Amino acid sequence: MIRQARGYSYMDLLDLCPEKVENYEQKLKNFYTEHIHADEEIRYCLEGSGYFDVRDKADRWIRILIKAGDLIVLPAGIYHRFTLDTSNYIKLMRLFVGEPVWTPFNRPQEDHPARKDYIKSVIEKGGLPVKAH
Ligand SMILES: CSCCC(=O)C(=O)O
Repeated sequence: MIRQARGYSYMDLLDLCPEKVENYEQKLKNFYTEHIHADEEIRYCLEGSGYFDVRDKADRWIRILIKAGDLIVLPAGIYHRFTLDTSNYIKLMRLFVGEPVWTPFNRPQEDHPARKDYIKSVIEKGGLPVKAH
């Protein structure tokens, strides 16, 4: 099972609706502000749907629809953001290796170690990151 194989020891459920989430509006705003994390972001969708936007090598947004049954793993250091879609509801399982840290670091973060490692891994895989202009 992926959880065991990858050591995802921590798990909780995030029911993204105004009744269950404190500071709902603010949280959604923060999710949609472009950021990175120091660790992988692992989400499994149980109900509803939404969009994860990630940056490609040329710094363009790629929009990823996530719906019930989908698993998404974002590498540490990748610029991303999240938004609900018109269904206005999502229930996500959050997985983490060890004690969870959800801290977002808003762009720009070019000196953040996770960002540097991510860029390095992209280059090693043969990618050519293009400078934004
Ligand atoms: C709704 S979970 C995804 C939002 C996000 O990017 C985060 O956890 O920081």
